[in-house]
This record gives sequence, structure tokens and C-alpha cells, in this order.
Amino acid sequence: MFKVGLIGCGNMGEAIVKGLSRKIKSTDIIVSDINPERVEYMVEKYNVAGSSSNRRVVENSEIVILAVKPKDLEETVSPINDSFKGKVVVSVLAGISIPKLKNLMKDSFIVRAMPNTPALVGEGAIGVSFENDSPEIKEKIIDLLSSLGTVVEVDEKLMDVVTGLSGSGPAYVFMFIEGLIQGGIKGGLSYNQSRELAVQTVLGAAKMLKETGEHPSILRDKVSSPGGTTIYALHRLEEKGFKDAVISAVEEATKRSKELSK
Ligand SMILES: NC(=O)C1=CN([C@@H]2O[C@H](COP(=O)(O)OP(=O)(O)OC[C@H]3O[C@@H](n4cnc5c(N)ncnc54)[C@H](O)[C@@H]3O)[C@@H](O)[C@H]2O)C=CC1
Ligand SMILES: O=C(O)[C@@H]1CCC=N1
Repeated sequence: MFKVGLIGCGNMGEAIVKGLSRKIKSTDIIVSDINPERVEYMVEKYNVAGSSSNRRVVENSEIVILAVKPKDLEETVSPINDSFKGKVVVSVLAGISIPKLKNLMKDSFIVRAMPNTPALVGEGAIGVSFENDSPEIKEKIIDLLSSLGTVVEVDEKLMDVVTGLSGSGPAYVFMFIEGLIQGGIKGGLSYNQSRELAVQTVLGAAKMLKETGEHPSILRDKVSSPGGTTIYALHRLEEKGFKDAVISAVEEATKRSKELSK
């Protein structure tokens, strides 16, 4: 019996497997995908077990992680729904509610998680909701998911916001970093110099927030010397509606997650 079976070896599935292999032996993980090349790649790269059969993955695993796209959920689960009996199923599918999952896999325990791709380097942000308050299962799943990064339990009603904030959030940060890099290049730095400086600036700022617990506005003020460069840049960002754009981005992704759940 494998500790974890994962169905769907795409971007998120790979990040999850990479993250989990920090906590459990890769030989305790089995994966499947309709694309045999993805299974082969995962077996080669992460030394996990692989199968062409979703049923085999489910029947031979204690915990089953679903990492297919929302549109593929029914065709993935319906043909093998009897195999989920007695299993703990962790779904990472955006917008798919616990009741909807329970309806498809009646005799299993449903966990809904919203990770993000930094799970690949063990620095993910993972929102998690449980179908009920079973302490044993909660402890086991939170311990397992903690290998992917920081786990935050939320009421399932807020899972769409988690998706909009941290599920999709890495993409917003990548776009911001791209802008920093292009700003550096515009000023004459090489791509590599700009990339190095931009990535470390974002990493450093996030680490400061994490370690000081300070409000972002306090740390932002500490950079803004009176009459200096930063306040001019911040004024420009306000003129361009930077913060409003970020808030709207989270709102739009949240809205889309709600639409996916219809
Ligand atoms: N990419 C991300 O940053 C995040 C994705 N998610 C969720 O993770 C899920 C997967 O997203 P991605 O990895 O980005 O998509 P993806 O398209 O990269 O991966 C999905 C995989 O599922 C496989 N698949 C499709 N139907 C299947 C079936 N019937 N049986 C077995 N495998 C099947 C596909 O071949 C593909 O490899 C989605 O539900 C998404 O909402 C959640 C958080 C973050
Ligand atoms: O874009 C998506 O639908 C998935 C869910 C959160 C991040 N990627």
C-alpha cells in the first residue's frame, strides 16, 4: 500500500510530488496520468511509482490527491468512484466544492486544498478545508501538506478567495518581478544583473515581512527617505493604480473560482 497516490501529473501535480518527497519516501508515492509521457517523466525524475491506471493508484494508496483540471474531474472519477471507498481524498481543483466532491466519492473523506506552485521548492502557501472536524485525519493531512510549505486551515466558504490570493498569486508576483527586471534593463543593467537583483529584492522583502511581523506599510515607509527616490516611485505607482490593480486581480480570480464551482 502506498502512502500517497496522485492523479494528474501536470504543473501542480509535479510541484506536489516534489514537495512531498521532502517528507515521505518517493517509493511511498504512486502517480498516474492519461498522458503516459508525464508518468514516465515523474518516475524518472522523482523515483516514484507510476501507473497507467487511475484505479490502481486509488486502490493501492491510503491518501489520494486529485490534481486534474476541474473540467476533467467527472471523467477522471466517475469510472472508478467505487475505488475511493474508505480513502482520504485531497482535491486541489480550483472551484470544486467539498459537497460536489462528496457527491462523486460518497464513501471517502474529502479534503479540499488550494496549494500553489512554490510547493515545488517547499515554499508553497496551502489553504485547506475538511469535510468535518476529524482530528486524526486533520493532523495527518496538515502534517503531510506542511512538506509543501505553509498550511492555513480555512472555512470552505473562503476557499475561492484563497485561490484568488495565493493559488494564483505566484503568477502576479512573477509578472511584478518581470516588470522590475525590465525596469533594470531600461536603466542599462543586463538581464542577468536585473534578474538577480529583482528576485532577491522580492525574496528579501517577503522574508522581512515574515520575520518581523510588521505591517507592510511600516516597512514600506522605512524605505522611503524624505525627498528621496522611493517616494517618487511610490507616487507613480499610486498614479498608475498599482494597488487597485492587485486587489482587482485577486477579486477576478476569486470570481472565476466561484464560476468554476457552478
Ligand atoms: N497550476 C497551479 O498553479 C495550480 C493548479 N491548481 C489546480 O491543480 C489542477 C491541475 O492544474 P495544472 O497542474 O495547472 O494543470 P495541468 O494541465 O498542468 O495538469 C493536469 C494533468 O491532469 C492530467 N489528466 C487529465 N485528465 C486525466 C485523467 N482522466 N486521468 C489522469 N490524468 C488526467 C493531464 O494529462 C495533465 O497532465 C487544477 O484543478 C488546478 O485548478 C491548484 C493550485 C495551483
Ligand atoms: O489558474 C488556475 O485555475 C489554477 C488554480 C490556481 C492557480 N492555477
